[in-house]
Amino acid sequence: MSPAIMFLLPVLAGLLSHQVFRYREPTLGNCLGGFLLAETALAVMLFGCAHPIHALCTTSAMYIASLSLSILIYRAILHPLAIPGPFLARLSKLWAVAVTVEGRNHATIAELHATYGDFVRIGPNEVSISNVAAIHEIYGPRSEWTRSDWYKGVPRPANSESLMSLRGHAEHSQRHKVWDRAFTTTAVKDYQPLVTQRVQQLSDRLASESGLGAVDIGKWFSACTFDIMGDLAFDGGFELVQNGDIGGYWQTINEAVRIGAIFINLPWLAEPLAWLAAKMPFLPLACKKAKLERFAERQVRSRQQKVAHSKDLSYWLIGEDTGICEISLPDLVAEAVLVIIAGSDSTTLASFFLFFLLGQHPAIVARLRQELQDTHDRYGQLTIDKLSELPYLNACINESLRLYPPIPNGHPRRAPKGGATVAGQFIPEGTTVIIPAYTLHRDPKYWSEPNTFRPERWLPEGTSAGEKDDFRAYIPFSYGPYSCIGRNLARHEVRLLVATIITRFDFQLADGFDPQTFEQQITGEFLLTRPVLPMVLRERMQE
Ligand code: HEM
Repeated sequence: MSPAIMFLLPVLAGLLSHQVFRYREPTLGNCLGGFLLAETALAVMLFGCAHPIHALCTTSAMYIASLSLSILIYRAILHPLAIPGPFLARLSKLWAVAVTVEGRNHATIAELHATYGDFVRIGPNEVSISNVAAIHEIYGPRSEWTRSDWYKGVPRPANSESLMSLRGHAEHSQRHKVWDRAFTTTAVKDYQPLVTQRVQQLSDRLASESGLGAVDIGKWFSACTFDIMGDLAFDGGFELVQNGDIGGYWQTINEAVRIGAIFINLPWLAEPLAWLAAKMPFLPLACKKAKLERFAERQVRSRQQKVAHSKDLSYWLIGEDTGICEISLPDLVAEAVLVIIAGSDSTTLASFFLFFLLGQHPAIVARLRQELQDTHDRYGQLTIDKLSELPYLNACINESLRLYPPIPNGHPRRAPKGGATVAGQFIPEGTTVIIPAYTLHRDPKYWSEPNTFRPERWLPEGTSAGEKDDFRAYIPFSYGPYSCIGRNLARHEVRLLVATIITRFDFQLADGFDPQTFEQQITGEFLLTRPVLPMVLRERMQE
């Protein structure tokens, strides 16, 4: 049999099998067709080749090449996803991996939408949508869309599930009920003394650091939010503001999140790698993962055995009020890891980018300070209740989360059986879709002066005639039953942190700081990253 025929027949078999049997990709048909042909060819070659190993290698190489070619032809020409996008993205997920590794994910997706419109094909089976009409359909309460395979890769110990890794509606909703108890208004209010104490500790630390020159405030904000989440999930344990990252847990968690970002594009790799880590615990990454899990398990066990100082988040997850724990130990460990991963850096970033913006807008700082001063004069101490009522403070936080949503690229969902039509576009079954918050929040269809920091847009005074801000296009915490369960706690933390720092310090961006260069340094993996933000802090005179 001629090599050209050997090569082309599996390609044709793959494409034909797709057309006849409607496989998602021609892989299976190609495998069958290719296997039969390869068997035949091998038999023929074994008689004609000098060495059987040579024959085997040649046949395998040809077969793999033909398999790849049939998949590429299918993806480029025959694929049912008729949505425009970069040609290379259509062919392979490696395009998205390269963009993620380069780190300009958030900006690249925004640029693609500016070029191609509301729907962009960003992978062989992946679509990004920047259209408000799609939000409810995909993420809303009765949506049939499910979480994509990426959620299998949410960092957690082997054989455990956390709220975020659960993908079935029923299992998620059952676990959600346990979590809900930890986020009632009363429960969140009970966290106030703990949060206040940690923010005070941060403020003292910044006071001592400020004597040494410009301070990288993001680093200290991050230490503080990790400490808060450690307190809530484990009844303490990190002490990063006080001691730094002695145990290396901070770094490990950050690495886990970075690696998770790559698995968004290659979810099928997550499970084999988790298996590999379990089987080969001596591998560097596996060591770190195991160390983090051991730490989490130790803390959860010790937390289970003592009566906490206050009703922390674990109090509700463990079921201390009823004496009935509905979550198994491995799952409790997974939930504790989730609290740290989901609740720390996201909240850091919300405060961090607000300070980046405030550093460039002294007039906004002055107005904010006045609002805080007036409230203090009227009510005394600034409690989380009082802060949550301050319109200008809330407007500044909303506006900062609009421009810099900590999770910039959305939450992948899989199209239901039979496909679905969203915002007028048919999306075939099994396609993965994201609605990227960073792009949507700056989409000129929905926002006037989309790239300008203008807190007033969130106040009645800012909505002048002719402006077109559409607040439905605001999803920093996602939307629907899988959206952020910790959003109220996050907002409380950010309000308290911002109010405390602004009241205690005068601050400005360090000499020579260039906002444009800073913007260029922000990368958008799963979370936005925070470049160094050097600020000069000076304690204000207390009246
Ligand atoms: C400004 C800070 C925060 C932002 C922007 C944020 C954003 C988000 C978003 C967008 C999601 C949906 C993710 C997805 O579906 O893939 C999410 C989920 C989640 N967040 Fe947050 N978050 C923040 C703070 C917090 C805090 C303080 C906690 C406290 C523990 C928390 C706990 C969670 C949990 C447990 C989930 C999973 C919810 C579920 O699967 O049903 N988050 N968050």
